[in-house]
Amino acid sequence: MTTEQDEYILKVEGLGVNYGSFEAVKDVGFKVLQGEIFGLLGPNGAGKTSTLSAIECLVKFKSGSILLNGFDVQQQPLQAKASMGVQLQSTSFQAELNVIQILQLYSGIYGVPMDTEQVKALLKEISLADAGKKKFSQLSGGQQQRLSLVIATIHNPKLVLLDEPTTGLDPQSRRQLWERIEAIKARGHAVLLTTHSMEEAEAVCDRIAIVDHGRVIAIDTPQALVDKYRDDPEVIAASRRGKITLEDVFIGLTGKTVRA
Ligand SMILES: Nc1ncnc2c1ncn2[C@@H]1O[C@H](COP(=O)(O)OP(=O)(O)OP(=O)(O)O)[C@@H](O)[C@H]1O
Repeated sequence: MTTEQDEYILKVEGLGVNYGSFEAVKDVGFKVLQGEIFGLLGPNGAGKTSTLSAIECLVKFKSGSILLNGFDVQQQPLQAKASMGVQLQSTSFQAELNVIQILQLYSGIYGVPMDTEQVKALLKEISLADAGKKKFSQLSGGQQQRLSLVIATIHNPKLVLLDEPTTGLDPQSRRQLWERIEAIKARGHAVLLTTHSMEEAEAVCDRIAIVDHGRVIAIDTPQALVDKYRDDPEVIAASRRGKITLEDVFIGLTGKTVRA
């Protein structure tokens, strides 16, 4: 018998995050199901990164609850953290280490130590076989993203969190990263990512939540959102070539005003 708990890996309910008196996240709630790629979309400043930071136990939240793999992230942060893989930013990597050393360091930290042969095999798998002796800063953007993605999944986490994983990548690197994200899903992990790319949301996300001003304003599959809002006057007004797209729905729901 499956229970509701078996079906979702992450449940965020009524989340509120403040920075001083400023309410960055007011009421965010969604579930990420086992083996699902879930996207958080929203204009600049909507509260996506703050939501991810709360899940990652990086910021304390003011209200609501977050359950990850059955663990309350505030009450059981160690167990919750062990269940998640986070894509580190480039500044997180030790400047003096080369790629092989970085992989050995993180595999040790995550309790899955690898010898040099295993590291080399892994590098080959992510098309970095010739880059083992390079420093992180000497890798291209696409290579950096591939390496940080593989580090995020090194300990076989239930949920992988990716904050704008493909920003700044060329179309080839972006496609390759999409395939890698899909491969993570195929191995049974769930993925929660943020993106500003509607194309990315449609190409890889099973479901998305649109966040604005710290609240979830719509949640469903990309196609279901287009179908649901295609007759909305604001969405029709946002459409450019007669055909309603996910971006039209996004603009229709969040408005045309550019955020600071
Ligand atoms: N450490 C902080 N201190 C104060 N305010 C912050 C802090 N981090 C974020 N904010 C503010 O909280 C709001 C939400 O920011 P957040 O980074 O979560 O948004 P976002 O949806 O990820 O935006 P973007 O798409 O631009 O990355 C913004 O108004 C931002 O300026």
